[in-house]
Amino acid sequence: ATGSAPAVPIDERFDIAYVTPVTIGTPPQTLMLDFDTGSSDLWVFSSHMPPFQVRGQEIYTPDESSTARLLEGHTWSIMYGDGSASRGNVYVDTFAVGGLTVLNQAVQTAQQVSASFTSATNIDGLVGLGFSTLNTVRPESQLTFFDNAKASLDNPVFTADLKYMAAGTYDFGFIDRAKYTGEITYVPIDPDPGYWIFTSSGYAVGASSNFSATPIIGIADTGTSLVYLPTAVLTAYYRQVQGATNSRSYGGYVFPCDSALPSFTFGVGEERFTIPASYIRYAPVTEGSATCFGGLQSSSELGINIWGDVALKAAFVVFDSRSPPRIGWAKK
Ligand SMILES: CSC[C@H](NC(=O)[C@H](Cc1ccccc1)NC(=O)N1CCOCC1)C(=O)N[C@@H](CC1CCCCC1)[C@@H](O)C(=O)OC(C)C
Repeated sequence: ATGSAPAVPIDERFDIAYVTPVTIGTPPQTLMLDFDTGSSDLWVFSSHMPPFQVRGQEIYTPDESSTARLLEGHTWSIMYGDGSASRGNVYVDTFAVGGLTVLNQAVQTAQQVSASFTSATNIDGLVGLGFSTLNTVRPESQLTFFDNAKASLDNPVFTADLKYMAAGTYDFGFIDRAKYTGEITYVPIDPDPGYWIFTSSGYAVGASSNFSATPIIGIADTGTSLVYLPTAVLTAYYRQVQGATNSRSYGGYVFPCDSALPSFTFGVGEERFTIPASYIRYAPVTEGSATCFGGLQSSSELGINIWGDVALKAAFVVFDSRSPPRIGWAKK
């Protein structure tokens, strides 16, 4: 089996997150979920939440699904890198995305979500695509939809083709030759922490003329909007940007929106990928401001480097869960 589904930006002004239509239950209930390689819980806004916590999101109502079964005595609770959080109980039900159907998928129903989820009106929940070891359901942790689907997939892979200010695609079980050019460069993944962690071979500010071959260990994370890198890399980049400062009040590097920005190149093995300046001129700090927030930010507060959507948009990425797992990057 294979599947293919769109990854739609939730905001038409800038790429803060991407959502994908899924159906859950019988008859099918459609929700728009954020497919997140940085976590491993499949959770949804649900009829078990206090109504004031729901602000326009679609909800899953297990009582209206003839195939829903409560997973007695199981609960979950998760906190993300940005401090947002959610928790609740667990059902199993039929889950379908992009033509793929998984019977008896653990669907984690929210009973409480933090304010940032309530205000993210276009995100009805998350589909974790990290390793199932990270799943927070207790007393028995549950498998991700990808791990449940893997045995029936033509290949144990999924790919991300995210796009700048446009809908991209997640493919499951196959690698679409039409979505990339040249060859795919694969590098090993360390699956122990449960994330898609790989080592980039280095970086260059601007075109890859002055490439600095320094290894950068980081997570390939579809659920993170920006790129978070070591301070040394950030200062090398923003040194080239007129008027750039690391603003405490705005919580990161900002610069005049009309400043000239170099591109940013990162290495995967011998291959070089360039993030265009337009992706790094991320967004005005507030609507209409002449000060812009950078798409490259410091990872020092996070303790881990993250190749989020700003980097993933610059490539076609293969998440290959054969053993040992590996990640592939190709130009497009
Ligand atoms: C650097 S880690 C921060 C990361 N969050 C983010 O990147 C959020 C995502 C978001 C989108 C829409 C609405 C609300 C939040 N964006 C964010 O903090 N932004 C502030 C800077 O400008 C860009 C938007 C994060 O926590 N990612 C989560 C998934 C994410 C999905 C959307 C809802 C909130 C949770 C996950 O990938 C994760 O925790 O990864 C770990 C490995 C860091």
